[in-house]
Amino acid sequence: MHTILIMADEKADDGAGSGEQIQEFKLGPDEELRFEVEGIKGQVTTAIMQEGMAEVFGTEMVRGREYQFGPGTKMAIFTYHGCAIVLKGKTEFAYVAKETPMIMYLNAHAALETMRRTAESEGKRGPIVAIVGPQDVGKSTLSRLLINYAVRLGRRPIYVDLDVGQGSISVPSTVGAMLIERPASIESGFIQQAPLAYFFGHTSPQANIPLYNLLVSKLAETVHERMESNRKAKASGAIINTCGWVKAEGYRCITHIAQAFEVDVIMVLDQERLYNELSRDMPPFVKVVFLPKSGGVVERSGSQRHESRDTRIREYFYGKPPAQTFHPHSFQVKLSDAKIFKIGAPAVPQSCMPLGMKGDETRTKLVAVTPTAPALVHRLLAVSFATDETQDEATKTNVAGFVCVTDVDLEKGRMTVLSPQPSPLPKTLLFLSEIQFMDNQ
Ligand SMILES: Nc1ncnc2c1ncn2[C@@H]1O[C@H](COP(=O)(O)OP(=O)(O)OP(=O)(O)O)[C@@H](O)[C@H]1O
Repeated sequence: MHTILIMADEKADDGAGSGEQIQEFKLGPDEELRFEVEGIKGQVTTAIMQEGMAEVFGTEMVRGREYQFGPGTKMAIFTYHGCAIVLKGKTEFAYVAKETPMIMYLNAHAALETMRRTAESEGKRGPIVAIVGPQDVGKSTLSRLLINYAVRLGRRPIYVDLDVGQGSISVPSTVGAMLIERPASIESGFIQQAPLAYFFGHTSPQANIPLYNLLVSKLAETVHERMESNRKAKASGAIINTCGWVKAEGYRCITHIAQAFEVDVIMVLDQERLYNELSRDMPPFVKVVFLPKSGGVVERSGSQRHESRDTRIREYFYGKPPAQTFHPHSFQVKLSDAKIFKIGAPAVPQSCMPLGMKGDETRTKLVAVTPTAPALVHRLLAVSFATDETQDEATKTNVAGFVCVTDVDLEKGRMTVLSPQPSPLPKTLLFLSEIQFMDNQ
C-alpha cells in the first residue's frame, strides 16, 4: 500500500515569445511521468529532476542534470520516493500516472537476483530469461529495466536481442548479444561495446523462418560459450528480448528460442493465451510468469515502426541526436571487387528436391546478387567476417558492420557506399538486406 501524494501541477508558458514550453510536475511515491516529444524534426525536450530521486527505465537520474530527448521519443520517469521534474520543450502529451506495474517488475527482478545469488554460490549458470508477448507491450523496455537493475547490483548480464524488427543491437534485421557492464544511458541506451551481431536481412522472422531459427541456435551456442568463459557473466545470466510475433509459426519460434537458449524463466507480457500455451508446453523446470503491460507503452503504427527503424539506422551512421557525434565516410568500391550475396533462395517444394535433401535447406544458402542499381541503391549491406562463400558456415558468421549503397554506376563498374569505417572495405562477403535507407543527411 502506498499513499498517493500527487499534485500534477502543469504550467504551460510560452516564455515571452521564445516559444519554449515549460511544464513542472510533482510526483508522489510510485508514480510515473509519461511524455512523448513532438515528432517534428529538430524538436528536443529537456527533462531535469529538481528534487527527490527518479529513474528512467531503471537508470537513475542525476539531480540538476539536463537530459535531452529527440523528436518522437516516448519516455517514462518513475519514482519510488517522489520527485519534482521540469520538462522544457514541446510534448505531444505529458501526464502523471498513478498506476504502474513497476512493483511487479521490481519483484520479478528480486526473484532473478535470488537465482543469481544461488548460481554464484554453487558455481552454476545464472537465470536465462526470455521476455515474450505481442507487439507493443513493453518487451524491450522490461528487458532494459531488468538489465539496469542487475547491473546496478554489480552483475554483468548478457543482453540478447532477437527482435529483428525493432532491435537495439547494431541495426534492424540482425539478431545480437552484448555483455552489459554499466546501466543504459538515459538518452542513448546501452553502450554498444563489441556487440555480437548475426545478419538476418529482414524485419520479421516470417520472411525466412529456417534462417531465423538457424541464427537463434548459433547465437545461443555463442552466448553459452561466453558465459562459460566469464565467471561473472555466468552467474548473472542473460535477458532475451524477442519479437512480437506470437501466433502459429511465431509461437514455434518462441519455443525454439526457449530450447536453444535453455531458458530458465519466460516472462509473458500482457497475453494470457500465450501464457497458458507456454505453461502447457514448457517442461516443468522452466518457470513461466505472467506480467501485466504498463499503461504507458505506446502503440506504434506500421509507418511509426518504419520511422523508428530509419532512426535507428541513422543513429548507427551518425550517432544519437542532437549531438550526432559520428562521421561516416562515403567512398567508391569496384563492383568487380565486391562479393555480394543474399541469403536464401526461394523455397522449393519437397517433391522437387533431390533424395535426402529438405526443401527448407535452400532458405539458408547463399545466392550471388547481380549488381544493378535497382537491386542495390539505398540498401544496407552487411559486411560479414566470412570470406569464403562456398563454406556452409558463411551464413552463420557474425558481421563486422553495415554499409549503405548510395549510388551504382554500372558504366564505370563502381558503387558508392556510406560506411562507418574509411575506405577500403575489407575483402569479405557482403550480404544484401531488404532494408532501405535514404541518406539525406
Ligand atoms: N511506461 C511507459 N511510459 C511511456 N512510454 C513507454 C513506457 N514503457 C514503454 N514506453 C515506450 O513505448 C514504446 C514501445 O515499448 P517497447 O519498445 O518496450 O515495446 P515492445 O513490446 O518491445 O515493442 P515491439 O513489439 O516493437 O518489440 C517505446 O517507445 C517505449 O519507450
